[in-house]
Amino acid sequence: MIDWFSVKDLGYSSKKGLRKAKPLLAPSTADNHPDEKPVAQETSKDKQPHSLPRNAFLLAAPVVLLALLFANLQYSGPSPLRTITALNTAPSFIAAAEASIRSPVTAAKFYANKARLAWTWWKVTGVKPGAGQCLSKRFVETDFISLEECDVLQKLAEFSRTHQNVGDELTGTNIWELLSLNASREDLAILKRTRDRMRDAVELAIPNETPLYLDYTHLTSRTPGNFDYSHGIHADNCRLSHDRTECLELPENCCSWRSRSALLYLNGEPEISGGEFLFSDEPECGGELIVRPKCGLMAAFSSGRENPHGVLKVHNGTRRALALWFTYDKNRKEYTSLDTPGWPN
Ligand SMILES: O=C(O)CCC(=O)C(=O)O
Ligand SMILES: [Fe+2]
Repeated sequence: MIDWFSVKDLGYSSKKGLRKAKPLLAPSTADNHPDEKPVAQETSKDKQPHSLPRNAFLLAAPVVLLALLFANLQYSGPSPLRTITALNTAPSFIAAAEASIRSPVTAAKFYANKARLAWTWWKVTGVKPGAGQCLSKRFVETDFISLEECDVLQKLAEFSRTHQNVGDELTGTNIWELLSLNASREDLAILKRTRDRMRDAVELAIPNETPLYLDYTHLTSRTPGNFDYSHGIHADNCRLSHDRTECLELPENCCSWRSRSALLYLNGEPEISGGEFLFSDEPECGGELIVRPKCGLMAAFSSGRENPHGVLKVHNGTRRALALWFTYDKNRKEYTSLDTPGWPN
C-alpha cells in the first residue's frame, strides 16, 4: 500500500539525488538517558525547545497543503486526464480513466496521492510539476524499497544472460529465466512483492476503470558503452518518428498493448556513474528532465507517445534496474496462474 504523506519523504531534496531520510522530531532527552533526573520545575520557557519541532510541523502541514492546492488551482489548461486522451494511442484508455475518478473514494485517494507525488517530483527534479498536469502521465517515487531489497534484486539481475544490444551493453533476465535457473524462493518472493507494490502505485497514480496487469518483468544490467545513449529516446508502446510528431503502430509481436511503464533503480549511491534516465523535452513538465538512478527511486509513466524517454550512457559500473510494463489486456497478463512451479504464492 502507498504510504500517504509519508513523513520520511520530507527528508529528501534536490536534483542531484537523494539523501537519507532524517527524522523530523528529535528524540527527547529523557528517551536517550533514562537515568537522567527530571528537572524539578520546568518553566514554560524551558519547555519551548522540546515542543518547537512538533509545533513547527503542525504549523507547516496546513501551509504545505494550501500551497499544493494553490498550485493545482493555478493550472487552467485542459483536464490532465483529457490531455492523455489527446496523446495516447489507445482511444478507450482515457474514457475508462475518467470514469474511475467519478467514485468519491477513488477521487479522494487519487488527489491525496497526487499532492504527495507533486512534492516528491519537486524534490527529485527541482521542477514544479506543471501544477498537476504532468503528474497524470509521469511520476517518481523515492525510497520505494530498502537497500537490502535493492541488494536482493541486484543479485537476481546477475542471472541475466539475454544479450540484447549492440556491444552487449544491456543484458536482462526475466521470471522464466530466474525460475529455470533456480533462483532462491525468498529472493523471488521479494521480487514478487516489489512488482505487486509497483503495480499498485502505478494504478493509483495513473488510474483506469479496469484493473492493471503486469505484462512483463525485466531485470536489466547496463554497462559502459560507446554511444551517447545506452537506450535512445523512444516510447514504449509505439514507434516514435524522428521529429517525434508521430508514433506508429509497433509490429504485432510487441508491444502496443502496453499502457504503463515503471522503472525501479537498484544501485547504491557510489556504485555507478552515468546511466541517467531522461524524460525528453515537454514544456508543461519542466522541459527535459534527468533522473539520477539510485536504489529505491522509481520512475513511472504512461507508455505512449506522451512520454518519450531514454537512458544516457553509463560511464562506470553496472547499472541495474527492475523494469515493468503493464497492460489492461487481461490476456497479456504475465502470469495466468499463480501456481506456476517455483513462483511464490
Ligand atoms: O532503464 C531505464 O531507465 C529505461 C529503460 C527503458 O526505457 C526501456 O527498457 O524501455
Ligand atoms: Fe522505455
